[in-house]
Amino acid sequence: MAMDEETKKVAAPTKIVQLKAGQELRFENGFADSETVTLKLKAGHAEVFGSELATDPSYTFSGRKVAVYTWHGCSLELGGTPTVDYVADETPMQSYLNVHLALEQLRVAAEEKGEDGPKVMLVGPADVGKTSLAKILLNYAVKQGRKPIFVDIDPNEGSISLPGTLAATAIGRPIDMEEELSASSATTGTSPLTYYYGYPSPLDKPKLFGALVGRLASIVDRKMSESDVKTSGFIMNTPSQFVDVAGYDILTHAIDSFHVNAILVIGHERLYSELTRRYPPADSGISIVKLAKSGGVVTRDKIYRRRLQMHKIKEYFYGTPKGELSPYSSLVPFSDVAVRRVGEGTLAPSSALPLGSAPLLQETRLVKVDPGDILHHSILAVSHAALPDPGSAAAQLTPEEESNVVLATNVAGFVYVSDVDEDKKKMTVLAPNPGRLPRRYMLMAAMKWMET
Ligand SMILES: Nc1ncnc2c1ncn2[C@@H]1O[C@H](COP(=O)(O)OP(=O)(O)OP(=O)(O)O)[C@@H](O)[C@H]1O
Repeated sequence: MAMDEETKKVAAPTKIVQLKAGQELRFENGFADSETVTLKLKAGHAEVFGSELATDPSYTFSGRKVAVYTWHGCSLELGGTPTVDYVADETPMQSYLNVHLALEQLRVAAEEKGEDGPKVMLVGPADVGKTSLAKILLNYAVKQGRKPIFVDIDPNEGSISLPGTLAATAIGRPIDMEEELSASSATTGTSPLTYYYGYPSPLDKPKLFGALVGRLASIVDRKMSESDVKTSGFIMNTPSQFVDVAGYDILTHAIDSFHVNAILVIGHERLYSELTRRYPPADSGISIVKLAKSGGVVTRDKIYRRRLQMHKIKEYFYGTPKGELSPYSSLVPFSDVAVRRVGEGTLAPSSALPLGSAPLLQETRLVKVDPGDILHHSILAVSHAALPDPGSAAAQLTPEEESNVVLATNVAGFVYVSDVDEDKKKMTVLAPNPGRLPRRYMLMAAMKWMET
């Protein structure tokens, strides 16, 4: 069997691709080992979403849709059998570079005046290349010696942390083109500031989403006072639902909370015109720029997105091919954990509401989850909020007060419930770090994960 694998590896076809200045090689591949694609730069210069390739090392890609761009021409060796690969002449890279140069001017001005650097938000519908442009702008800024903060408030992908989260992290070195922003801090060496939302779309629980955006914004604001990131500013990726009419209020709430001063609208005329009307550049101090979508951006269906989410979770516990991890398994008595469910609450009694108004779900109220089979295959976010000692004043918190404390606290990490023994009242929990589970609140999401 091992021999077969070896033979397959040796036999993987390779081809040389010559790119002229301004051209882009685009390829896609599946997640299976047999679908792995390798890439080598043989001559010239090339980059993957702003990360430069070194000459000769072989880069490996799995389950990806990739663009390899060259400003001056290059020769590449592509190995394996991608599902799609072609060379494109037309790309929006020049306009993306212009945006970077404009942001760099703002950073220089911020340095001179001792002010904050540009606070940039990317908005646009699904699959227009928001995350890819965010990576390009972050990588270009890093190349200039900057340390921008990457703020990701798109809970669908959770590119910095796990799906269902809102997170921020300072980017001090180019984003690894193979591992990207791996969720595992053990491989990236950084631990992002993460808030747990638990749903894929901001429209699932808009009130809770808004509250978490406000919380993250205040922490990012504080972080911006640190000298190494201050003038670099931040680049924020946003959920595609921000372009929906229903998402408009949460979009403007995010713009206001983060004091955004540059908005890049990708591939959406209506939103561009609405935003320029709402935030006239002369009065608001916000620059709004319209950008074209790259023809290379690939539409990802539900199945692929789900695969991506599962892949992200697996990576958190098992690491990546470049930095493998062995998760630690432990047996935890039900009595040691306090699990809460995010964003679900009791209906406010109609008697407590003004006449004629419909009862609303209290989205920002946590509910208690009794440990048991319901937790099997769940990912639990371990909050930094410690469980109060029984008998202490904090133990007397009302459910509302408890919700306020726990939801306003960021999460330390995640565990996976791999087994539940109802009879012994114990569960088996997988964690990326050794040691006893701390006495903290745990937040459960609707999403389940099966180890494969
Ligand atoms: N020029 C390109 N060539 C090939 N693939 C690309 C290119 N630009 C982006 N992609 C791929 O297209 C997919 C969608 O891009 P991206 O994630 O940047 O879009 P998005 O607007 O952030 O999507 P969403 O908001 O729905 O998460 C990704 O898999 C990305 O790697």
